[in-house]
Amino acid sequence: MPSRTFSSNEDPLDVVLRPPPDETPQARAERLHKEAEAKKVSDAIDESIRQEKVAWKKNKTLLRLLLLGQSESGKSTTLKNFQLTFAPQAWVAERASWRAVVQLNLVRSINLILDSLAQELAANPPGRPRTATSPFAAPVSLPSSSTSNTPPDSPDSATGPSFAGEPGPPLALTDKHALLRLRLAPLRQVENELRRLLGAASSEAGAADGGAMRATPFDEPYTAGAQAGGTMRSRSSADRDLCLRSNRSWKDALNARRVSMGSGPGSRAVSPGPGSREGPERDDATEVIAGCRDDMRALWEDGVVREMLARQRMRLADSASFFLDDIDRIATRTYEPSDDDVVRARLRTVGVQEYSLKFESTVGVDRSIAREWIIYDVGGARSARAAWVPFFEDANALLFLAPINCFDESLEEDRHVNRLEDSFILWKSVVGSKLLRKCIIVLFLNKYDLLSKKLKAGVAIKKHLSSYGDRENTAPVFAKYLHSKFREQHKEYSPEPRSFYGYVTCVVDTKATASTLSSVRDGLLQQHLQKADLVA
Ligand SMILES: Nc1nc2c(ncn2[C@@H]2O[C@H](COP(=O)(O)OP(=O)(O)OP(=O)(O)O)[C@@H](O)[C@H]2O)c(=O)[nH]1
Ligand SMILES: [Mg+2]
Repeated sequence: MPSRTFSSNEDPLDVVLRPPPDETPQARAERLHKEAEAKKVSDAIDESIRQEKVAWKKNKTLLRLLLLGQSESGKSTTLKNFQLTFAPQAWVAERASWRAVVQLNLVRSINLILDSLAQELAANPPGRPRTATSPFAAPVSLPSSSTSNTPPDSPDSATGPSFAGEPGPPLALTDKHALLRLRLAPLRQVENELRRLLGAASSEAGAADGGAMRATPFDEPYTAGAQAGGTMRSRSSADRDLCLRSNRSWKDALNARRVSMGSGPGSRAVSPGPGSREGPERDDATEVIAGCRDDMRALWEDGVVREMLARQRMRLADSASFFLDDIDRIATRTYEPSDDDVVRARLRTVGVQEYSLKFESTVGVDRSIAREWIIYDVGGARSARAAWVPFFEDANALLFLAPINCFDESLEEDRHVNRLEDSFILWKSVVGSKLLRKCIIVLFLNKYDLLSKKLKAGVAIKKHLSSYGDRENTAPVFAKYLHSKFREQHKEYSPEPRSFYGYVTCVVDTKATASTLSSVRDGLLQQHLQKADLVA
């Protein structure tokens, strides 16, 4: 084979690759075609590398956080704390739009009490000789705290004699109660009006969660729940909650209505929308609520009504007493929601809601990675859990909320299942999920304040959780006990070793939660970055 000779000023590579001098036109065409094909492949590889780099860069700056946990564990309340802590300007701009939601929370609670009163009045009309035919006539002492929104917790009242339907002396209802019921009747219309105003975004719980029940997001549809030990508190009203259909829809509905009504003199505008600089505007609902203020207060503070609620074991929403105790402040024509009002306002989440959290201040944090997080807030009812799975793949971090006050309560969607047991089952499936194996997981053992209140009222943990044994019946000891149980499961079921971050929280305490969230944020970012460096 003849060897080529190189002159000193020739590029050797060029010489090698140069087409042979005797190349035929056909050979040339074939060579060019091959070269073009090779270039196409090379360009495709370059493009894919470029796209991967872009995606990775994006991923690095965007942390996707999932909020998981059973219904009423405090996920949406935690999300509000994220917004209040890290995006305070956006929070203030939106705060006023919550007025109708707070009003609806208040009116809804009053109407639920009126429902119970109507039932009781029908069974035992005032003026008639007292009989023990009341459906809820069981002898029960009143709660010592006027702010309690749960039935009286005399030691072990949950398993004691105070069940609805047992005979007992009838309640001392008078004409005053019948009159209060009549005078507060317009609040039905107000509730409907507020629901309409919120774009029909609020609806009865249960109706919205019509899917198949799954104990965990990975399960087959759920059939029967295990009966936990002890008698559990049941929810007397499965439809006491209000549903949030989408993260923006009710806010958009408020704004649209406001715009369509104009703001000129004589217009019947509703509460100001996000960003409004005007004061609260007058509307029919607000007028009626303000007009009913004294009667609402009289109803809520009435001793016989409190006794009735206790006998019926009626459990209002956790935030109900917060609003009912503040009727004088909320039921006014000039009412504007406070930060606490917004944090406490209850709207049950339906489906999976995506929020973009833009950090307004990134002091002390690497600016390139902390500007925006995507937070997914999910509906926690069993029927809603299958909808979580598609969001697992992209999630970098997960905040799991387990309410620790509910060791003696049953699930609203299945009264045979203890709520704490449900949280454990869910936790186990989440930490053991292969899909979530790369996720950083943070646990909030939430509702510490309600746990404390319940234990102080004398409810015995071991009656409902025999494994607790003779440990102290106090909130700090029980919280520590649960912390270690959740940690053990985390260690045992995680597909690969990972750190455990567990906090005992009360997410309606915005100040304490702000500092917890700051350390959660720092921890998450640090972990996220470490992973990024490993992959880069
Ligand atoms: N007292 C007290 N109430 C709390 C706490 N956390 C949440 N709540 C209240 O519990 C209720 C339920 O909280 P949410 O944040 O709406 O619960 P969720 O997990 O989003 O529930 P779903 O949307 O149904 O899945 C609300 O009325 C909150 O104000 C807490 O730590 N203490
Ligand atoms: Mg929610």
